[in-house]
Amino acid sequence: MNAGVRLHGVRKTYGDGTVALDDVSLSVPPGRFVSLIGPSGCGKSTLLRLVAGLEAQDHGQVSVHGVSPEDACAAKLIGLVPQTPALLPWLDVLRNVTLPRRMNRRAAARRAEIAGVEARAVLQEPDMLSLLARAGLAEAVHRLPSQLSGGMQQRVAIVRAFGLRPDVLLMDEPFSALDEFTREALQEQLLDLWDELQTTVLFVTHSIQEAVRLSDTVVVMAPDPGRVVDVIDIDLPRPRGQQLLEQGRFHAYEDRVRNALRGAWRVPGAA
Ligand SMILES: Nc1ncnc2c1ncn2[C@@H]1O[C@H](COP(=O)(O)OP(=O)(O)OP(=O)(O)O)[C@@H](O)[C@H]1O
Repeated sequence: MNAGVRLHGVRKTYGDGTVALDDVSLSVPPGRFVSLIGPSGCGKSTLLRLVAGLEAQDHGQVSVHGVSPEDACAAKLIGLVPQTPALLPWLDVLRNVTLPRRMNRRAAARRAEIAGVEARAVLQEPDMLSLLARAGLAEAVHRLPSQLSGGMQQRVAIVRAFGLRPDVLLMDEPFSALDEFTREALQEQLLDLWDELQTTVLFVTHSIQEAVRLSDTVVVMAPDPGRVVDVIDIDLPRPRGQQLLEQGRFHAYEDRVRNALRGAWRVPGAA
C-alpha cells in the first residue's frame, strides 16, 4: 500500500552548512493526523517544505502517494496552511475560498490516477458556503479580510485549504498567533473537517496539549542536527472533547511527549 507521505533516510543541508534534517524516516498512512513537535530549529518547517516540494533533500527519498512532491503538487494533491493566513485583501471571504478551487482537467486526471480515485470525484465542487458555515463564518462570507479578527482569518485559510480537498494537508503552526479560547474552538473545527474529509494531515505545533488532542501520532524531533527522536501513537477515543482533556490517560500522553521533548533538548554526547 502507498503511504500517504513517506520519507526515507532524508538529509537536508542549507547553503550555509546547517544540517536541518539528518537521516529522517517517517511513514504516514493515508488519512492519519500526525503532529511534529520539537524545539525551535529542529527542522519541522523544513520537513513540511520538503513534502510540499518547496525544498529538495540532499539525500534520501520523499514521496506523496508514491510520487515525488513536485508531481503531487502539480496534481494538486497537497494543501498548505501557513502560520499566517495570507488571504487576498481585495476579495471577500467567499471569493478567497472559491478562487483556488479552479482545477484543470489534466491535473484532476493525474490526481485521480495517483490517489486511486475517479477524476469525476476530484472535480466535484465542494459546497464552500456549507464549509464556511461549519467553521462559524456564515455571517462573514461577504466581508473583506480586513473586517475579520485574526482567528476568523485563520478559519478562512483552513476552509480554503480543505475546500481544495487535498489528499495531504500540511499545516505549519496554524494556530500559534491565536488566544487559547480561539485556538481550542479552531482545533475542534479542524477535527470536524478532518473527520469528514479523511485528509492526511501533517501538523507542526509547539503545544504538547494540542499535539496530543489532535493527533493519531506525535513525532518528536530534536535539533543539531534535526532528527526524529520518538514516534508516539495516541490511542485515545474520538471525538476528543473538553472532558477527555481533563482525564488521566490524556495527561499520561502529555507526560510521555514532554519526557521525549526533555530528551530532545539534551545536547548529543553530553553526560
Ligand atoms: N533558508 C535557510 N537557510 C539556512 N538555514 C536555514 C534556512 N531555513 C532554516 N534554516 C535552519 O535550519 C534549521 C531548521 O529550521 P526549521 O525552520 O526547519 O526549524 P523549525 O523546527 O521549524 O523551527 P521553529 O520551531 O523555530 O519554526 C534551523 O537551524 C534553521 O536556522
